[in-house]
Amino acid sequence: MTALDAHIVVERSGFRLDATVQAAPGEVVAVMGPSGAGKSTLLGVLAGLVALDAGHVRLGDRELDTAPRPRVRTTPSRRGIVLLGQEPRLFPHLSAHENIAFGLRAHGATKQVAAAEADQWLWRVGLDGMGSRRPAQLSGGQQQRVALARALATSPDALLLDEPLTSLDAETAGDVRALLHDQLTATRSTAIVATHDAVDAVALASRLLVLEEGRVTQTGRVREVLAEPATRFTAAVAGLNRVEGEVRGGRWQRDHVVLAAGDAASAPSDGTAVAAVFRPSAVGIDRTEADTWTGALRLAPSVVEGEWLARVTRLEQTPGGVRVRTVDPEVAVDLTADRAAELGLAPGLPVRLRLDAGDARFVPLG
Ligand SMILES: Nc1ncnc2c1ncn2[C@@H]1O[C@H](COP(=O)(O)OP(=O)(O)OP(=O)(O)O)[C@@H](O)[C@H]1O
Repeated sequence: MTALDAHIVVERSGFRLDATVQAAPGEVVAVMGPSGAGKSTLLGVLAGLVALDAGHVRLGDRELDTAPRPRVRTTPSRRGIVLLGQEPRLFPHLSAHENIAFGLRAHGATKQVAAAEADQWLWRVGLDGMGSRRPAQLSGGQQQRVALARALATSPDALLLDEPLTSLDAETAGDVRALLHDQLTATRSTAIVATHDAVDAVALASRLLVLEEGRVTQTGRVREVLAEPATRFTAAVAGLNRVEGEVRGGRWQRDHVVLAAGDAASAPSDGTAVAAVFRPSAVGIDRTEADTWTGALRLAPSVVEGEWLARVTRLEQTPGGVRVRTVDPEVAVDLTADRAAELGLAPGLPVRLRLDAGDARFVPLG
């Protein structure tokens, strides 16, 4: 497998993508970002479907694209890169077996070799005995397995996956994710996976690149990025709260919220911008007297360490109970359903939140 190295600049009216993406041989890199961040554009450039305005795409020792000068552009079929999207895009008139064999034949395999390898791949993706079915006779998950087999069978130098599990139900997505993991590992594929789901990043990738508004806002090992999110988007992906504040008097502070932060107190000097990062389940919540609520936000009568007033904006069901969302600072609080019922929480109600500084990590803002 080959290393990928790209600096991608694409200019559109109202949007500019300027991102560097690299993957070592056999490495799987996840790309996450909000809708419209440029993930599909980035994969499109790598696949040769979207033209570079500036930068380069290198795969191993081959320069696939450069721009603006010299302008080099390698057509999709000659890049050694395969793109697998949300939809399997199989040939509807060919059987599963023929779909896989077609790709092999296109890469120069003889009819016999292609047929034998397609059999092998059907077995590898758990579709033994289903080779004669056409796509319409297969479930969405089975079609995606065929598409994966077709993509990997030709041993591409790099594989691009654009939200490959999005159109599948949760259970099927879990099965296909496990298969993807096994096959990416077995084939030592260099792969870039664009996904909305942190589970994909954790399960499939060793590195995570976060793309926001066309720019890379964070990159690093998946667990490290999720543990120390640099932006609100990444914190939300990691299921964490992230509240930006600053160090004052050796303590982390944001308006009326004060935390005696071990790290913040020892390291940065006053005025340093630091984000407090904490789990929704670490936050305590209580109803508060309405008369301490002025309609303004968080008008705490006095500064109480680790406590603040907030207002409920939304309640969401979670597998473990209820997630309460508050405003300014925006915080998510997880609690059990019976505790939520006992508190009688509803949107608009003022609440008192509590956080032990020991439950927060303090991440200096870059
Ligand atoms: N063919 C196109 N022509 C012009 N603008 C486009 C085109 N395709 C996408 N865009 C714009 O480029 C930006 C990036 O889009 P892109 O599809 O790459 O984002 P994304 O991160 O993949 O989003 P999503 O997660 O919703 O798929 C958006 O502002 C989008 O509106």
